[in-house]
Parts: sequence; C-alpha cells; structure tokens
Amino acid sequence: GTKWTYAGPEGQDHWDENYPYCGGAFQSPININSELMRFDPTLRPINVRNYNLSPNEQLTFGNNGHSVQLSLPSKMYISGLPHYYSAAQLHFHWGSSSKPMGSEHLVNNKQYAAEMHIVHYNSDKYPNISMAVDKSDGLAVLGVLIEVGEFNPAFEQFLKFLNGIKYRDQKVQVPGFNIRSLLPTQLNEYYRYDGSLTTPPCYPSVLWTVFRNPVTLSHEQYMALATTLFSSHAQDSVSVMLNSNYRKPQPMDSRIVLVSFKE
Ligand SMILES: NS(=O)(=O)c1c(F)c(F)c(S(=O)(=O)CCO)c(N[C@H]2CCCc3ccccc32)c1F
Ligand SMILES: [Zn+2]
Repeated sequence: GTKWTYAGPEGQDHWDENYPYCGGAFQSPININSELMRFDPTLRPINVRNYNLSPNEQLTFGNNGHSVQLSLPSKMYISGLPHYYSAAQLHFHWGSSSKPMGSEHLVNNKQYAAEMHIVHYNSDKYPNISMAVDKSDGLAVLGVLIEVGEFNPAFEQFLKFLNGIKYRDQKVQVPGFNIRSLLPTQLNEYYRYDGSLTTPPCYPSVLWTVFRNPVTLSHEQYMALATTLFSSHAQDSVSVMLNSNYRKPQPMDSRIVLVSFKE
C-alpha cells in the first residue's frame, strides 16, 4: 500500500485518507478507563503453547520501517479464547529518548514507556494471517505494557541484535528462545476488548488482550530501542529516526472493557 508515518503529512491524522477503516469504529488503541471496565468471571487464563523455542530454531528479526518485528512459527499458539490462534509475529511500540512514553494502550490515562504486541491469527478458521487479517474474528493480539526498571535478560536475547537492523528492510536471524519469558508472570489478569490493527489498514479484526501487569526494561535497554533504529533505508540520502511509533487512543464508541480480575 501507500506509505504512512506516525507524524507529518502522512501521519496518523491522515491515515483515513488512504485507509478508510482508520476513520471507522472499533479502533485501537484505547485508554483503558476504570469507569468502562466490567469484571467477567468467564474470562479464562491465557494458555500459551509451544512458546519455548529451541536455540536451533532461527527467527527472522527485522526492521520494517514502522517497528521491529520478530517472525514467529505458527506451531506457537494460544488457547483459552473462543478459537485457537497461531502466532505470526511480535513487534514493539515505543517513545523517544527525550520522552520515554510510547505505549499504545493507556491505563487510566497512564502511558507506559513501550508496548509489545504478539500477533496471532484464528487458525481454526483461516490458513494464514493474510486470509485472517481483515476478518472480524481473524486476529488475537497479546499486549504487554513495558516500563523502565530492572534489566530484562529475556528481551536482551534479541535487543542485542538491534545494531544489525538499524535501517528499513534489514533483517537478521536470531536463535529461538522461550517467548513465554517476555510475558508477565500472571497470564490470568488482563483487559479484553474488541478492536483493530493500530496501523493502516486498521482493520477492526482484533480481539485484544492487554495484560494487567507490565514487564520492565532497563533504561539502557529502552534507550537502545528508542535511539538505534531508522525508518529510512541505509542508502537513503536523508535518515529518519524510528521512534514514537505509537497511535493515539481512539474513541471507545459503544465499547466496554472486560477484565479477568477483581479489584
Ligand atoms: N499494533 S498491531 O495492530 O498489532 C500491528 C502493528 F502495529 C504493526 F506495525 C504491524 S507490521 O509490523 O506488520 C507493519 C504494518 O502492518 C502489524 N502487522 C500485522 C497486521 C498487518 C498484516 C500482518 C501480516 C503478517 C504479520 C503481521 C501482520 C500489526 F498487527
Ligand atoms: Zn502493535
């Protein structure tokens, strides 16, 4: 499709000019506000399966100009949702070196430093993510809020490769590791709502699960993510930094947020 950015003339306020769904209903992210929460006792813990990848398995880690993404094998899946959902990729949203606030979802107006998304597609109904991406029951994304604090050895297993993918369309192979180690401890405490892709084409096809508990990155790890990458190609005459790649909170419309925990 045509190129889009997070700021400037092709920025998020203009996305709907080329991508009509971006101006539609049921958009993501949102500000997860206490007034709109409802405890739902039927919400089961998220079960992650085959997330413990062998180091013999190579994963493609790349800069796609909008984020850094780690491709994931479809044998990884989640259960405990209405369907089985197979993993496709994980990627991040972050702020900048001067503004360490770049999460997409807010909780009671609090924006976190960054956010990780693990994108899955409904493998009960669709053969791959391309067939699922624009279907209302097509995708399930796990959101993990990230704050600056303790050093995170799990994230280091791919952050150490960032210098190899500084520029758009650069890719490296990284050894598999336990993707479960990137998630918070409690997979039974989360926010749940119906929403969309947070990038164009903004299809309203995502069942969102945002875990209640954030994970941490050290200041150095956060700064590596926020200051290493470019959205421009290596050979481009003008270099454009890749940071603040988060969409602003979207209208709730008639939606409420279900929560799997009390208090
Ligand atoms: N926040 S978000 O909505 O989860 C989200 C992103 F923010 C994001 F940047 C990406 S992207 O990195 O692919 C760059 C722009 O599409 C995706 N890709 C998904 C949806 C698009 C098609 C596709 C195909 C294969 C694998 C993943 C995906 C995305 F889902
Ligand atoms: Zn995302």
